[in-house]
Amino acid sequence: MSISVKALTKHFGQQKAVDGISFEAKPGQILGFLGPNGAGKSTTMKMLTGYLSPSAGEAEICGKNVVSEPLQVKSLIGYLPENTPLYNEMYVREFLGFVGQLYHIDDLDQRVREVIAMVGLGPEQHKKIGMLSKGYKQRVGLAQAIIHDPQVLILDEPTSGLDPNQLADIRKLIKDLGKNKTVILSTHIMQEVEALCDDVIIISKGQIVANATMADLKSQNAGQTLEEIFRKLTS
Ligand SMILES: Nc1ncnc2c1ncn2[C@@H]1O[C@H](COP(=O)(O)OP(=O)(O)OP(=O)(O)O)[C@@H](O)[C@H]1O
Repeated sequence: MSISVKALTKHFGQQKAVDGISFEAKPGQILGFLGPNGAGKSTTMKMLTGYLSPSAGEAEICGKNVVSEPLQVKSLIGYLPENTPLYNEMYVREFLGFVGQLYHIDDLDQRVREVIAMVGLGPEQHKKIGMLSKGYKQRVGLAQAIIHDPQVLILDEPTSGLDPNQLADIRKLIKDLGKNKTVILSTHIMQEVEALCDDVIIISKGQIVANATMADLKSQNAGQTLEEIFRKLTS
């Protein structure tokens, strides 16, 4: 298993934002992580990437514990946080070179050229990040997440706010990346889950209310759309 989560919990004061969740994810699969606003998706992702420490429970990435082996975990994970925080004053190539240095990548110039081509940043590669449109900023975010060729990709709402053309391009890229990596992605777009995901977890109030393959979820709720299933399980 490339992701293994057991009874993972996060409290913020009195609030249990994530309440004892357990799940696994395998390579070559895209796992859709769904839930209403405030359900605990981003908090879970932040614990998997080591940005937040769990209050209880544990998580392993490719057998490495996120708390006791944080550096190994960071080398195995690519993370695109919600709202794609980036250094707006840096140029695209400069930023990707900077990120690549943090990962000690050999032949960095070549790798920067590769990821620029992979995410379709070619025409914008000489601009400052702050000058880019939202869709191209998102591509920079994805490029920084994959530059070290991680085995696991954690993408927090990777397509929010994109126009239909950008959306299709980014989805295709995620689908391609998912062939060889383990991808967890959160989204509120049900159509995107149907288009991209092999497996689905639905989380509500910090707890898992569904964990199944896309096909099983559909057959267990025959005749219902994913949106109807989501609303039934989370309202
Ligand atoms: N640093 C924090 N301090 C206090 N409460 C927090 C903190 N981060 C998140 N929370 C709370 O934890 C709960 C879960 O938040 P989280 O961001 O994980 O939800 P989400 O499922 O990602 O939501 P969305 O779909 O809106 O992005 C929310 O009630 C949120 O207010």
